[in-house]
Amino acid sequence: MKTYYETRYASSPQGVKSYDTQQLRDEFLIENLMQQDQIVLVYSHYDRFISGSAVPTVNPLKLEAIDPLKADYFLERRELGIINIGAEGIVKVGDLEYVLQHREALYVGQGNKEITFSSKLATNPALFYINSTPAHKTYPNKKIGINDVEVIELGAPETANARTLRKYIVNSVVDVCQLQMGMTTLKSGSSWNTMPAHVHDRRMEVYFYFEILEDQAVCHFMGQPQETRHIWVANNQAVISPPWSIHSGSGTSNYSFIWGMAGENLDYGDMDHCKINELK
Ligand SMILES: O=C(O)C(=O)C[C@H](O)C(=O)CO
Ligand SMILES: [Zn+2]
Repeated sequence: MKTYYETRYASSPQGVKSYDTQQLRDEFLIENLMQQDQIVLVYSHYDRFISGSAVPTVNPLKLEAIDPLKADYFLERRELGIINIGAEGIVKVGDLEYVLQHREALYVGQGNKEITFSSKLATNPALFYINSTPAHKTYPNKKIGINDVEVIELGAPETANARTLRKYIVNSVVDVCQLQMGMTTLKSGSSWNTMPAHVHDRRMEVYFYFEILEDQAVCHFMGQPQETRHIWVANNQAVISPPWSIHSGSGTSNYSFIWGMAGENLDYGDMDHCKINELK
C-alpha cells in the first residue's frame, strides 16, 4: 500500500488534564513520517488540517484522495503546501513539473487533480513534508525558493532561544485560503523554540521537528499556559497543537522544525503571549 492515513480527533483542555503519557502521545504525536516509498497522512479534526510526508525512491508517488475526504481527488476542496527537507525532488502538478531543492517549497491551489512526487536520485531521495487545509477558492501554484521567504531573527543566546524563522507560505509571499507554513532553525547553543510561548485560539498548529541529531531529542511543551504537559519528540516526528495550547520546545542539541497552521485568520502575528514566569 502506497498511502497510509490515520485520523486524530479533537480533545478538550479538561480531558487532556487527565491523560497519561501514552494517551498524550497517541492523541498529539505523529511518529511515522518520512517512510520510504509511502505517502503518510494524518487527518486532524482541528481545522481539518492534514500533516504528512512523501518519500519517493525508484517510482513516483501519487497523492490520492483518502476516504475521510469523500472527494474524487485530494485537492477537490483543499490547498496544499510542500517543503522538501531532503535531496532534489520533483512535484508534478498536472503537466507542470516543479523541481524542489533542499528547503524549497511549493504551494498548490485547490482544484489541481494530478499530483505526483518523485526523487532525482532513488539512493538520495527527496523528503517532502506536506500540509493541507480546506480551501474555498483556487489560487495559483507557486514555488517558494530560499530567497523568496521572509526571514526573522528571534531570541538571544543569553536566553537560549536564538533562532532564525523563515516564513514560506504566508499571505505576504503567496496567496492562500488559510494555510500558513514556515521553518525555524535554532542557532548553535540555543535550545528553546517559541519561548516566550504563545497561544492563538483562532488557529491550530503542527510542529514537525527535523535535523535532530541521532541520540538527541526535543522536549515539546503543550497544554494551557497554566496546565502544561510535555512530549519527548525524536527526529522527523510532529506534534499537533490544539488552538488552546502552547507549542514550544527545548532540544538537547540543535534542531529545526516546520510549523504549519490554519484556522480563523491569516494574521501570523495574532498571538497571545504567555509570561514565562507564569507558566505552570
Ligand atoms: O520559534 C518560533 O517562535 C516559531 O517558530 C513560532 C511559530 O512560527 C508559531 O508558533 C507561529 O504561531
Ligand atoms: Zn503558534
